[in-house]
Order: sequence, then structure tokens, then C-alpha cells
Amino acid sequence: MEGTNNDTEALRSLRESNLDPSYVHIHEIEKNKVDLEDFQVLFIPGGFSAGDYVRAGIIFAIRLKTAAGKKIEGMIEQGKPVLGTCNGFQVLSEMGLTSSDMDKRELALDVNESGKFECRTVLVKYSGRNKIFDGKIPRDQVFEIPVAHKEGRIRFTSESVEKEYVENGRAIFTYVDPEGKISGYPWNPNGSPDNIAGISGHYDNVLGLMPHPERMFYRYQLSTKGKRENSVPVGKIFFGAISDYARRL
Ligand SMILES: NC(=O)CC[C@H](N)C(=O)O
Repeated sequence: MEGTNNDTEALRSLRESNLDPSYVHIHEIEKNKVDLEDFQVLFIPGGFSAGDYVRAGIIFAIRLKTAAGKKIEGMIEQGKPVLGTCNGFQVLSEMGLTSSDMDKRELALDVNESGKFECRTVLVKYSGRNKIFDGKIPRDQVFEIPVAHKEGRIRFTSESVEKEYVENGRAIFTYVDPEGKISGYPWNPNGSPDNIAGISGHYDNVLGLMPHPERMFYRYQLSTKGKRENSVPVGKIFFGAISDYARRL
């Protein structure tokens, strides 16, 4: 919708991962010109939908929930990957899609602890237990990935919900330092508890990430250091795993 960005990077990443993606505008969903049930994967891109007014992602979330909330719940129940990065994660969270039913919120994305828009490369590790990524994303590897957000600090509704996420492998990506250890700012760019960078929902095919795997798909997107150390662009593995999983559905 208006204010979306990263849609081109997302479309390219999905296409180069052997999927056949289409751009869908919120108007097409609202006017029933597109049926989300025809798709195997739903990717909600980042950006500044509706100018981040009220709260990042909420206007997009209300519109999408009103137009296709039940359809998206149906996709999730069928095991189809429903993912959002950055503003897309904010939309997923505002829609309540990370929990077992949409009326029950488990988390929200608050303003970064620094109070600033954090736009730079950070480091993450795969720390999840997830049917899409287990065995595909190596656990001991530190990956470079860009972040660009002001509202990325995860706030769980309670400590027990946070514990539930961490203990059940739902904290799929964790911010780390160059040694692969949990560290504070600037390694954790927003102050999220347990350094959580990305989560899977109650259904583990629902994926919300603050960093942008769609902006780290090609080798040339790595830093000079990353290229020298022969790092792997994490987006390539991430979207490859989603594609392998979705094509088997
Ligand atoms: N890159 C993005 O998607 C930005 C997310 C959101 N607009 C924020 O600043 O928090």
C-alpha cells in the first residue's frame, strides 16, 4: 500500500528462489480483484505504510484484517508461509497473526530503546526450532543483515509469553556480536528482550523479522569484510528454505 518499500527486493528474492510471485496492492484485495487463497506464500514488505501514522503498521493491519483477515488465517492454518519483514512484521503483529487467534495479542513493536531510527548492518544467528529452516540455516554462523527501523523493540504481553517464545524456539533470529554472543547496543539495535530479531508465531509458518533478508540476497550486498571472509548472504538461504517448503505444500 502507500508507503510500502522493499517490495522490489522481496519480489526478486522470491523469484530467484524459484517461486512465481506477483505484486498485490491492498486495493486489489479490498475490491476482491485478487484472491489470496490462490497463493502459497504471503509476504508483507517493509516501509512506512500510511506514513507510520498512529503506530507503525496499524493502518495497514486494520485494512488487511478487514479485507482478508479470515483468508489469511486460512492460509496460516493450511501451513502456508505468511511472513513480514520490518513494517511487514509490524503489520503481522498488529493483526495478531503471531498468536493462536487474531483477537489475542502476544507482542507489539515499540520505539527503539535508543529513540532513533537505526539504519545499518547488524549481525544475527539462527536460533529457532522451525520446520522451514531447521537443517537449512546453520546455527553456528553469524550473518550480516540490514536493519532500518524506529519501532523494532519487541514487547511481549508478559514475561511468561516471552519465556514461551524463547523456550519453544520461536525466537528464530537473535542479534549477536562478531563473536556470535548476545550483546547490548549497538549489536542489539532496538533493545528487544533476549536480543530477538525475528520470531515465528503460534503456527511456525508465520514469520516476523525486523531485519531485511530481502536486502541481503546477493554476495555484492555483503560488506567488504563479509566478502573477504566468504560470508553467505542470509536472504538467499532464508528464501531458498521458504521456497523448498512452499513447493512441497
Ligand atoms: N524499513 C521499515 O520497514 C521501517 C519500519 C517502520 N516504518 C519503522 O520505522 O519502524
